[in-house]
Amino acid sequence: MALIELDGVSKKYGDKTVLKNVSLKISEGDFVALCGMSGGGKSTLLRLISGLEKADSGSIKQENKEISTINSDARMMFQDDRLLPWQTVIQNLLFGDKSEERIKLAKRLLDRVGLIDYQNSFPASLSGGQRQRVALARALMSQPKVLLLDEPLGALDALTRRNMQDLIIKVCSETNITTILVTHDVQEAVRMADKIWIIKNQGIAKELTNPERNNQTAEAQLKKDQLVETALSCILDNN
Ligand SMILES: Nc1ncnc2c1ncn2[C@@H]1O[C@H](COP(=O)(O)OP(=O)(O)OP(=O)(O)O)[C@@H](O)[C@H]1O
Repeated sequence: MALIELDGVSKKYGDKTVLKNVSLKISEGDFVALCGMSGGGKSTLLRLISGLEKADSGSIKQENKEISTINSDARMMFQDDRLLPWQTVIQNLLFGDKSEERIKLAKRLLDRVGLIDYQNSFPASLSGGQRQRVALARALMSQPKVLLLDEPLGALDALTRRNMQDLIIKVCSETNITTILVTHDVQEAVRMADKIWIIKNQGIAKELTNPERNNQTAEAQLKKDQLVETALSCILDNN
């Protein structure tokens, strides 16, 4: 059974149709990347799954239940970390609930993202990459089934971005969390995701699979390079 299922979903803003009759299925544990031209509707699709936006028609289900309000089993991470500057790192994770169990979970997650030594620091004293690590840990605090990543690495320098990609890959595979990543960067998509879907012409124009994602051999790398080319030519093709 699919964890997330969209059936005939359409979404307009004013007169502009952003998504038209989109149907898709995402299985538990999948890591899907959504790529495509700017304005193609990638973030809209994420917001529909998060319940932040409503579709005009069609159905959006998680575990066979219609997502009719905020999807409490999904968490989003954005390009900006959205941390509360007046709260420490651990307070940003706890969000007021200081029960022993929550503190334990928060510390475990901070350890997982390599920031346990910064638990009492304020966001302003952290680097951009460190703040995104906190944002990742915070997103995992509710132990969601689905992680929705809306260009979370877009503002990071190349090296920090690569480290964050590795961290997200590791955390997602350890927790088997179902992940949907919106990215402009096709290489990032191929590095991180098992499936790369190209959003174009108000829908999913192509579904590519990335069976070699975890394979580091030269032969696998060649296949991944070819996948990048296929994805790019699909995005850039005017048809
Ligand atoms: N709340 C809104 N009100 C009006 N128009 C919107 C709204 N949100 C998105 N749009 C429009 O819908 C289209 C799709 O936007 P969306 O952000 O989903 O695209 P995207 O593929 O994620 O783009 P980008 O890669 O630039 O982030 C754009 O033309 C955008 O201007």
